[in-house]
Amino acid sequence: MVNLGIVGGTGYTGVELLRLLASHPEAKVKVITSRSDSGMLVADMYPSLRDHYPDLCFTEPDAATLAACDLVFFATPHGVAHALAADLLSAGTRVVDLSADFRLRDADEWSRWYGQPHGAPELLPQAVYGLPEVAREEIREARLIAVPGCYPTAVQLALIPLLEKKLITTQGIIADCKSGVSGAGRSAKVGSLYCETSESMKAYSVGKHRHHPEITQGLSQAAQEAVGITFVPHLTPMIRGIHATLYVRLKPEQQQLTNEELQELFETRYQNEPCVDVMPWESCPETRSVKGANICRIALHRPHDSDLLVVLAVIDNLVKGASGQAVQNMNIMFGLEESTGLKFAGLLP
Ligand SMILES: NC(=O)C1=CN([C@@H]2O[C@H](COP(=O)(O)OP(=O)(O)OC[C@H]3O[C@@H](n4cnc5c(N)ncnc54)[C@H](OP(=O)(O)O)[C@@H]3O)[C@@H](O)[C@H]2O)C=CC1
Ligand SMILES: CC(=O)N[C@@H](CCC(=O)OP(=O)(O)O)C(=O)O
Repeated sequence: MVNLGIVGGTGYTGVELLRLLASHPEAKVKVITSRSDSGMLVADMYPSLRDHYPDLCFTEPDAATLAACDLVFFATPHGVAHALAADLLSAGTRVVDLSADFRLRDADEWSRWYGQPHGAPELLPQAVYGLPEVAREEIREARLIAVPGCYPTAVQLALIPLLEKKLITTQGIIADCKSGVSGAGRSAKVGSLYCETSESMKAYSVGKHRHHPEITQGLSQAAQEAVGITFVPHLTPMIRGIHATLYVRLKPEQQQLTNEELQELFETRYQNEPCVDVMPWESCPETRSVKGANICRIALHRPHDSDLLVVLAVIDNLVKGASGQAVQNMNIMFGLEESTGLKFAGLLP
């Protein structure tokens, strides 16, 4: 049994961890923290989890209590894991951080995008970027995991097969992405109010979103050269889900590739991946089909049989984009079957 701590248990990704771990046969949540709701029973805040966590109570975050766990998830805003991870790691506790604290390899770049000094640059050499489809072997040995962001997960899974084989032009890629409102977290913000979001859609942080360097870092690693991408996120009137539409150009010398060959490339790349579903050619995956499930569905299109490829990818931002991917990492770290406790069927057909 793996004994777990969750820092930030009252947020959207924190409760999603609780939901997924409730049916995990090898995991037990021992500690769950909240500063504002310390003392409250989980069962009182989340009635649907009453049967699974009858006695578990939110407590103040405390390094000594958390260090008694085998692994601690950080489901907190950026900066929190910076402050606590070193103490936990030196006590032998593994850390899986859902925030962006350890995602960028360069501390100075992190500081530029996040507007504050990096709080634990000395830990960066041991941090593993936890995208299992790319780094499974490193994850097995890791003590500190940076769980990829929601948009970066969808964009990278959609483009990696093409970049690894050097089939597309690495400059001028367009990532047109939409997110549900839960991506903004559970804390009160005018921009997340029902009246502001329920019948409206808007782009935001055009060309300057903090996921830009993370996406570029991952794609450039896959391509083994610098990738140039324009990433435009949008807020859409749904609770969960990321829909990514990627526009890429085949290199001139690759334009003879047939649609069947492109489809086969994706199917082969992901044939042993339990959390990626390559759909039939010209499918249009819906976010509802991944709701609650730790899966990324991908489909390919080639309008007018030209050099333009359109890759579509959908995930649930709270599952494959955060908590599900975190549990997937935990399973790999503890030598468990990778999909243990993860519901692939999802909540909707
Ligand atoms: N929502 C999403 O779709 C995704 C989120 N993420 C990332 O996961 C992390 C959590 O996101 P989300 O669940 O949406 O956030 P929420 O705002 O919903 O929840 C944040 C949680 O952290 C706790 N918290 C806040 N400040 C501190 C602090 N200084 N010390 C300890 N605990 C603190 C809060 O409880 P309290 O204040 O009571 O302590 C709360 O439980 C973020 O870094 C986010 O960027 C990643 C991918 C997707
Ligand atoms: C809709 C919305 O606001 N989404 C969030 C991204 C999700 C998130 O929490 O970011 P991390 O993956 O970096 O942790 C945003 O754009 O800031």
